[in-house]
Amino acid sequence: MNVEELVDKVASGEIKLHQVEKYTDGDKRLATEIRRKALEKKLGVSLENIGHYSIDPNRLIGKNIENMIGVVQIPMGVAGPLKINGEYAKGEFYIPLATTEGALVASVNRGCSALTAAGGVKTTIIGDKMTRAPLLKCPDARRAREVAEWVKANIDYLQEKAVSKVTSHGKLRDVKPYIVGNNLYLRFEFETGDAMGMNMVTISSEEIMKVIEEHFPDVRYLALSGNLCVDKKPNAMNFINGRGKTVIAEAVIPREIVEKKLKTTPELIAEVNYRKNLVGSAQAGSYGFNAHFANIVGAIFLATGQDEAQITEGSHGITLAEVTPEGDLYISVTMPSLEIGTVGGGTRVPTQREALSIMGVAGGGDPPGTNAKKFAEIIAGAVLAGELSLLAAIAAKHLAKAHAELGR
Ligand SMILES: CC(C)(COP(=O)([O-])OP(=O)([O-])OC[C@H]1O[C@@H](n2cnc3c(N)ncnc32)[C@H](O)[C@@H]1OP(=O)([O-])[O-])[C@@H](O)C(=O)NCCC(=O)NCCSC(=O)C[C@@](C)(O)CC(=O)[O-]
Ligand SMILES: NC(=O)C1=CN([C@@H]2O[C@H](COP(=O)(O)OP(=O)(O)OC[C@H]3O[C@@H](n4cnc5c(N)ncnc54)[C@H](OP(=O)(O)O)[C@@H]3O)[C@@H](O)[C@H]2O)C=CC1
Repeated sequence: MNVEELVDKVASGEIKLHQVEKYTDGDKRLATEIRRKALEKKLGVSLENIGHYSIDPNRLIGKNIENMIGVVQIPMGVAGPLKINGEYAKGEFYIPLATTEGALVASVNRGCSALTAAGGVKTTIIGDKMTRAPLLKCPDARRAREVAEWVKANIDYLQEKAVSKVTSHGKLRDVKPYIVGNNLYLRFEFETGDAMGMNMVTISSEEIMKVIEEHFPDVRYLALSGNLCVDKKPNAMNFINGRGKTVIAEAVIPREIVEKKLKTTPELIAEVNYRKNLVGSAQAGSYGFNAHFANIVGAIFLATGQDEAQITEGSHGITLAEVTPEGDLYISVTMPSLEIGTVGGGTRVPTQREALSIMGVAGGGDPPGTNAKKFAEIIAGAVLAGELSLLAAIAAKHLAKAHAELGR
């Protein structure tokens, strides 16, 4: 069958969108073209721009995407340099940001400029785990408690008998059980090296379920995710207990820099932060006691191939600002759930991998896990830059003007 005939058959529905590869000898680039042309024909629209790309569908379909028709292009800017005095990220970094929100890159760039002039950002990782919480249906709550106690006492056994069979980098470290009636939720905590880890922990958890069902035949494993993981939903669990990397970035900015670069004062920034990010967010019942973590997390996630749905939890966290006894500004961001990786998932797409290479974090670290931690520190530093600049703009009443000038 020639290409025109294939396009016609896909447009008419005789061949389904996901069946096209069967007719192209496995050529996924050609299948992508055929699907797009069929859609253009059926809908009477032009998808010309979606059809321009350099990445190879043959490397993506089957790993990263199905029914591929092309690529969406999001402009990418860069902010920096940002000086980071971390435990993994040490030195000056440029941060790639993919966004269509005018003024965002300028804002992060201004924050980077002020923070670097002030000597840089100090970053500290206080937690590192990826979680999966399968749901088991037990005869009653007492049995659920027995199973939970057995699991807690057998972490090493489960690592050896189940987890090590399916991953070399994934390590089961702990479990937090939750019981509701006869339902048992086992929130497993894993180390996942440089991977964000969701495939790794999901595949591992299924193996663990097999072992538990063998030991407890009266207990039925019902769902691999019982929603206490918690993945891709706003929630108090991750806010309190952390998921992915839990990171803090902080800095002291001399008064002169606040006045010159940010056009305001430490007092006004601290007051706006208190009344807006803390009191305002409390009144709103928000998990984001911050101005716009999601802006920076989202733009970095899109640039670097992270799972965009996890921007949800990346938006959780607290910004603090206070005036030091010397009259300077102390500012920090605490990010409980930064679910990121430098291997696996979308990080292998060539454009996203190049974006990771801008920060020197593409691929696995030596030892494994160090690249992902370095990346987490850089993200937290960039988020601090964004918070600082936006808070300053709001304090100086420059927000509307900035967006009128750069965003319309
Ligand atoms: C726009 C600025 C930065 C101007 O700020 P400015 O101080 O008037 O700019 P400036 O010309 O004096 O330059 C100061 C620094 O800003 C940077 N800068 C300045 N212009 C550019 C540019 N074109 N491209 C790149 N960088 C730029 C640059 O770093 C420069 O320093 P230098 O490096 O030259 O020493 C400032 O007004 C600002 O940061 N505004 C805040 C904008 C912002 O943060 N927007 C985020 C989106 S808001 C939103 O989505 C969330 C929200 C608001 O709804 C959440 C909430 O409820 O709070
Ligand atoms: N399955 C699910 O329920 C969900 C899946 N996802 C998706 O999961 C994907 C991410 O899963 P994730 O597990 O991170 O990625 P992958 O499934 O790609 O797993 C990472 C792979 O990299 C290997 N690896 C090589 N070097 C390293 C290193 N230094 N550190 C860690 N691993 C290394 C691992 O080997 P080895 O395992 O042998 O150690 C493993 O095969 C994303 O596409 C995301 O969208 C998101 C949410 C839910």
